[in-house]
Amino acid sequence: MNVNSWLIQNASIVGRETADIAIENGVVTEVGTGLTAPEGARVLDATGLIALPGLVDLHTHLREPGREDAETVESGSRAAALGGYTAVCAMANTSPVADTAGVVEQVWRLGRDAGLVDVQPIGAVTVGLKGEHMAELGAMADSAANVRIFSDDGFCVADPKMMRRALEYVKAFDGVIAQHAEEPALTAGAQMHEGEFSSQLGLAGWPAVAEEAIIARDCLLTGHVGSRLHVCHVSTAGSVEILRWAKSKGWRVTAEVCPHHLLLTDERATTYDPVNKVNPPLRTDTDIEALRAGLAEGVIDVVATDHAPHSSEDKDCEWAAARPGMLGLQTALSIVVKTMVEPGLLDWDGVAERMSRRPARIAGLDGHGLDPAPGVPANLTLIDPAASWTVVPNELASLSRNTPYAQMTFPATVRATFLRGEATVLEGKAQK
Ligand SMILES: NC(=O)N[C@@H](CC(=O)O)C(=O)O
Ligand SMILES: [Zn+2]
Repeated sequence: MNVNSWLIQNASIVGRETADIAIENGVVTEVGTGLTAPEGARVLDATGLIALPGLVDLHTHLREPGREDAETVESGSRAAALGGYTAVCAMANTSPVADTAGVVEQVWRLGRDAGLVDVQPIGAVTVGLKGEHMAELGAMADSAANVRIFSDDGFCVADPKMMRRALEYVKAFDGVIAQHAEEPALTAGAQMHEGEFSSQLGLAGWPAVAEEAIIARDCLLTGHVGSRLHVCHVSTAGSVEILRWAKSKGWRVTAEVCPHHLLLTDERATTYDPVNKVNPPLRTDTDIEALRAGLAEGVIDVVATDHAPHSSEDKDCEWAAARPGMLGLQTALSIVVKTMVEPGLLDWDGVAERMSRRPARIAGLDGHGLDPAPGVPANLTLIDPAASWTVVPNELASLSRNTPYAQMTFPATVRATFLRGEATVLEGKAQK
C-alpha cells in the first residue's frame, strides 16, 4: 500500500459539484466521477463532505524555541492539522527571537521533522523585537527557511523611519512586512478595549485609534515606497475604512482578521476571566459587523488565527497580570462557518479564498492554496458541514488550555487533512 495514494469518493469540491479525487504519490492525478483507485491506494468515502484546499494560517504562535511548556512546533502543528490546516506561518516572538537565519532554520527544521503541516517561519523585523536595529532580513530570506514575511508581532514597529526602511528593504525579494498595529504611546498599561465596559470595570483602555493611526501611517508609507504591507489582526470598524481607502489607491496592502474578533465582544471582560484577554482586544458589536462585512467584501483579505498559547502560570492569574492571547487553530474554521457562512456572508468558495488561496499567495507558499486538480500537490481538508461539536479544552491538541470557547458548540468538523497525500488527520483524529 502506498500511504500517499488515495481515492476520495463523492466529495463536494469546494462546495460545488460532487466528484472523486484520485491521489498518487502525494499528487492529485484526477478529479471526476466514477474514478478507479490508483494502484495501492486507500479509499475514503467522502459522501456529504466538502473538500477544500488545505487551510493556510498567516499568524500562528508556536512557542518553540523558549516556551515549550506552552507549545512546541509539533504540538502546534498537530492542532493545526486537526483544524484543517496544511501550512502555518510561525511568528517570530520566540525566545530567542527568530531574528537570525539560525533561528528561522531551526523552526523550519522542527516543522519538517514533525511532518504534520508545512511550518513557514516569519522573521523578526528588528533585533530582539526591540524596534532599534533592523534584523538581517536578507540572510533570513536567503536561508533554508526562505523567509518572505517579516514581523515584530507582539510589538508594533512604532518608529516610522524603521518601518519605511524595512518596507524598502524587502522589495529586493518581494517580501512583506506584517505589522502589529498598535501605537504604544496610546496603549501604555492598556488592559482591554477603551469603551463603556473599560470605564465600568475601571481598567485602562486600548483605544481603537491606537490601531487605526498606525494602519493609516503604514498604508501611506507603503504607497510611498511601493512595497508590500500586511496588517495583522485588524479589529476595528475604522481600520476597515482605512484599508478600503488604501486599496482604492492601488497600494499593495493586505489584511487579516481573527475569528475571535468576528465573534466575541469586550463584554467578555466583565467575567474577569483572563482567557478573554488578547491583543488587540475584543471590541464592540459595531466593530464585529464592520469586520464581517469587510471580510465578505474582500477589504480584509484573509482569516488568520493568531493562535497564541499560554501556560496556566501566565493565564490562571488576575486579569492585569495575565498574558494576552488565545488558542485558535482548532476553532477557526468553525467560527468562520458560524459568523460568515451561516449568515450568508460567504459561501464555501469564499472560505477557501480567505482561509487558503489568499493566505498562500500572500505568504508565497507554492503548492498550497490550490483547488484539487490534476498535477496539484494533495494538500486538502475534508469538512463535515452538517456536524457540530462542543469545545472541551482538555481535548485540544495544544499544550495550553487558553480557549475562550470552552463548552461552546460550533458547526462543522474537520474529518480529514492531507499533506502531500499523507493523511495527517483521519476520522477527526491526528495520525501522528
Ligand atoms: N495576540 C496576543 O494577544 N498575543 C500574541 C502576540 C500578538 O499576536 O500580538 C502572543 O504572542 O501571545
Ligand atoms: Zn500581534
